[in-house]
Amino acid sequence: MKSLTAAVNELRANERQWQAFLTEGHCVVLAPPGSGKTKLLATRIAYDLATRIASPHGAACVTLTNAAAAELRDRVGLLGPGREGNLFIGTVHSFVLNAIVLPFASLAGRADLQYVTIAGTSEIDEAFESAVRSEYREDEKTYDVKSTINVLRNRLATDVEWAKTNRRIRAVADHYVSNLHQRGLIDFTELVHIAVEFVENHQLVRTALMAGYPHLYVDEYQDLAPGLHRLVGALCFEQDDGSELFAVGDPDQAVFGFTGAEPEFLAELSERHDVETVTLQRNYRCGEEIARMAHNMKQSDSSVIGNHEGGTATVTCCPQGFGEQCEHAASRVLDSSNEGSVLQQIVVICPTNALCAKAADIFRQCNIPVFYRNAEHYRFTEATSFVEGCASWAVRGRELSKHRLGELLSRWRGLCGKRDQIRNDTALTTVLAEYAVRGDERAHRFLGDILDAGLSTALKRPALVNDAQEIARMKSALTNGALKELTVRELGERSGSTGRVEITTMQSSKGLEFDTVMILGMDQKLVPHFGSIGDAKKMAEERRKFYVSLTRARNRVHIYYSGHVDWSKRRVSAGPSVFLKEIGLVR
Ligand SMILES: Nc1ncnc2c1ncn2[C@@H]1O[C@H](COP(=O)(O)OP(=O)(O)OP(=O)(O)O)[C@@H](O)[C@H]1O
Repeated sequence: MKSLTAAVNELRANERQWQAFLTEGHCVVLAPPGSGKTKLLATRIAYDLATRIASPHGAACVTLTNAAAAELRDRVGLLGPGREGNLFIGTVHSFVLNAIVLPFASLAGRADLQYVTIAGTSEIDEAFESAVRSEYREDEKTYDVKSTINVLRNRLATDVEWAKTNRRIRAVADHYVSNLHQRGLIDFTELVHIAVEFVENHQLVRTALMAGYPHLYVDEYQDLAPGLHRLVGALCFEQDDGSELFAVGDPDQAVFGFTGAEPEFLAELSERHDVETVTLQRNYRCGEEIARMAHNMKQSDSSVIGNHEGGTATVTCCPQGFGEQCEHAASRVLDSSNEGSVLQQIVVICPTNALCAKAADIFRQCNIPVFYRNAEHYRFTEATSFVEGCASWAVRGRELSKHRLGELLSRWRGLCGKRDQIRNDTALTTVLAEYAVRGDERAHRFLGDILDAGLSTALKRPALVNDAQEIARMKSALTNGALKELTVRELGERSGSTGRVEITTMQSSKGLEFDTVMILGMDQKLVPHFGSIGDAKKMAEERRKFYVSLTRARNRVHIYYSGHVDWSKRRVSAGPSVFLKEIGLVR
């Protein structure tokens, strides 16, 4: 409890954070970058669990990504006594599946859903492709059909909204869903629809759910799918049962519009008379100069106070193209490393995954260790990050890996469930002990041994369907794909970014914090993308992505552009990004 007391005292020193911490009833915290919303959220959850939520009641916290859930779990774990049993922290998909659909399927008259099979990426692609072909000829352009359908389905569009789009698009959407059903499958978007239906139409489901989790916390509200907004409405505002919502977010950092998310939902929530809204102001992260520059990109009018002086931003033109930008950035990294800077305090942010991969190659050629998590190989989920963490602990030990055996075993039990706990624990620790001297072996063997130790059985649980898909992708990348040469030691190194420069996209830079931020590819028609220019809504989203990237920096920002973009052998010269003019870095 000592660390919780210290964390609470830190909030006390900031008037707005303290005000938010003390709220009773529904609360929305509008929090600009670096203003401590994650810290506030973690402290509030740990404090509520320790003092306000009596067992068997619990708390549920919905996050944007698996990585954010893992980070929050760690932070709450460090602050509070173990209350894993009645604390849920996970993504919207995990929440609807594990907290709503699976437990309440029978109560809502859909017992069939207790044994639901979730479609994998390849099954989704096949079902979609066949649906498109049922409506469109091969020679017709269909590039926006999928994105339109995704946004409308995620928004739980009404018939009137569907009617505003092309009739054939609706027909493809219907075909797609029935293609999946014919194979006994369902996708996550439909699960969200079902969860909303359960909660909105079944009083008993609402009551039982809120009895289990009377305290609902939501992180990054502005980016969460619209289905969650409907769930929050039904759970927290349609019944007077003492439930409490504590939501944090920032409309200026909304960058997931392609999923149908809209920053307006957060504004709508904060304007309710039964919600107390607190706006944080102090940016603890960015030097004042960077905070001032970023302020020009903000769309909301709330003011931000920098917490420390200084902060520098430079812009460099590399007329030879993106490769030259990478080489320049790499030589800057080598210089600052020679002067004593720590590599993990530097991030390189690129507009696309393809450019990240290119930057990673060039940095490696310059002998700079990089940490780039290419989602094309496998995504970050609880299970994939657990396997990486185990590899790290086995080969590098507690000190270097920053993982504790107790933490890994607790995550292992979370994955495997309570059955056969002693057998599973023994099997895992045996594998970990064996690999202490086998760090140079190929990583696919290690994954195979962890699967045999019990992970394979655990992944058959419907609740872990997402993890099962990503572990399958991990296995294929390690066995005969792009990562087949990876050793156990290298697999472990992926579990943390120590000693390496991180390379990431603008979207994935969310929530991160570094001394130095290098933003590459700031060329007009790339950022903003040519498809967004002229569309106010898309432009606003692109501006926010740049705003998020800029505000990851504590002390230094280095921005690069070439003045042109190369599109499949065609060079388009459109000068530097218009956003560089908006922040006053180029004229
Ligand atoms: N009251 C406080 N006193 C001292 N430091 C604080 C306080 N609140 C936050 N910080 C520090 O400010 C930094 C940013 O905090 P945090 O990561 O919680 O911000 P955030 O609002 O989640 O940022 P973003 O939205 O940009 O990801 C962290 O280093 C954190 O420790």
